[in-house]
Amino acid sequence: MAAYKHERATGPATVLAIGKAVPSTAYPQNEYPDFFFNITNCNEKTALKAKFARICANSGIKQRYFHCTEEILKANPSMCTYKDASLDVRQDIAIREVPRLAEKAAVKALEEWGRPRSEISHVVFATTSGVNMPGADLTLTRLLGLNPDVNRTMLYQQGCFGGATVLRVAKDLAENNKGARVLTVVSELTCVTFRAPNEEHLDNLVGSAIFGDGAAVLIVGSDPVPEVEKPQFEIHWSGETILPESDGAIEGRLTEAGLMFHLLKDVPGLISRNTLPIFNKAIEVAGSPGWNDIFWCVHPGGRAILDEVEKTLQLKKEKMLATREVLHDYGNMSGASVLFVLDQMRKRSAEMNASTSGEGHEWGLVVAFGPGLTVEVSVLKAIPLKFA
Ligand SMILES: CC(=O)CC(=O)SCCNC(=O)CCNC(=O)[C@H](O)C(C)(C)COP(=O)(O)OP(=O)(O)OC[C@H]1O[C@@H](n2cnc3c(N)ncnc32)[C@H](O)[C@@H]1OP(=O)(O)O
Repeated sequence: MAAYKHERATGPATVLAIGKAVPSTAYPQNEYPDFFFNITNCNEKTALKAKFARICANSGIKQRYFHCTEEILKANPSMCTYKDASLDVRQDIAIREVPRLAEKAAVKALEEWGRPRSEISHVVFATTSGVNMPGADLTLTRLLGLNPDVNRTMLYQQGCFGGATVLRVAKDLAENNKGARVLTVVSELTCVTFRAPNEEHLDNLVGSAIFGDGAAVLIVGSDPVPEVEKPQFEIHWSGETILPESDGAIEGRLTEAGLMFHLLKDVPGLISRNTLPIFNKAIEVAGSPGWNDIFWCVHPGGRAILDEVEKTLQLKKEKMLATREVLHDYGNMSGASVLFVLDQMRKRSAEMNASTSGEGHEWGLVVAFGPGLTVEVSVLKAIPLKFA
């Protein structure tokens, strides 16, 4: 009998490049209440509109990007009601546009990586926006002209923790397959959740005030080729947990009217009260430095969540700046958000002439949360920056 033979990588998985993309139209948050209540024909709901405007003003968001412009929404009036059957039109948009937005981000990541596309060995793709067979992973493979033998993994409906899930899966693939280069993708569009405001569904109103569109692509691989590949972060540990007493706290149900979101008001409290055990477990990998002695890339789920986590861990204000900057500039792009934060982290670090890609720290945490409530955490080691 032939002996089992499988070559694994030597070193930890590393992030070799990051690309990101958003649709071309930006919607200023201060103008959004007028746009939203006009396009949904709800201007007579003055109290609800005033509440929505208050939520928008307190969201910490300056603008969001949407594929569904006024023109697209007017052409698809069923999307502008609260609950009319509209799954088909939403699916038509998502199936076409989710891979296209991912392609825009992937082209940037591939350019930064600088190696031939034929050397991409795996694709891991997560989206909460639409479902299809074959999936968005296959469409993206075709759009990019990747090798048809590329090994694909498609993850639908992870919700906002998808950005950390793809990191965990890419790490396992890169470390367990010598020479693997994993195109690691999240692409999200609000065309599946956009709907008219309703007094009986205030958590949907909150979602309408914070969610936006975006795609992020990372190239992940172990044992970077010296002088050719430039690692940005090493991934040393990844894991996830289901938070206690959190059943139903974040839910999404795919219905004839699209994806219906439900958020309990206590989501910020549930997260801040219950995440310490997984943070402690993760950071042991790094020798348990203090919470203010590491860098933080947190899913910008909502301003109140960031405030609560900051308060509970007694984080200094600057620890959450990369996260808050992404919230400010793009809103909550579900699974793509935390990968935008990773990009922001390395850019901030370079701009501030920090000694590492983690604002001068050696270790950091990537934290994402979503339906479950599930919390996903990765422990990253930052890379020394040359100019420091
Ligand atoms: C999709 C995924 O898988 C993962 C995700 O990211 S899911 C999204 C997770 N994000 C959240 O849950 C949002 C957390 N909340 C926040 O960040 C803040 O509440 C906010 C920025 C939206 C608004 O900020 P604020 O105005 O200072 O907060 P707050 O006073 O709490 O809320 C404003 C109003 O909305 C209501 N509200 C807030 N959250 C609500 C909820 N989940 N359900 C119903 N009502 C809610 C409040 O009761 C309040 O109403 P009143 O004005 O009548 O008192």
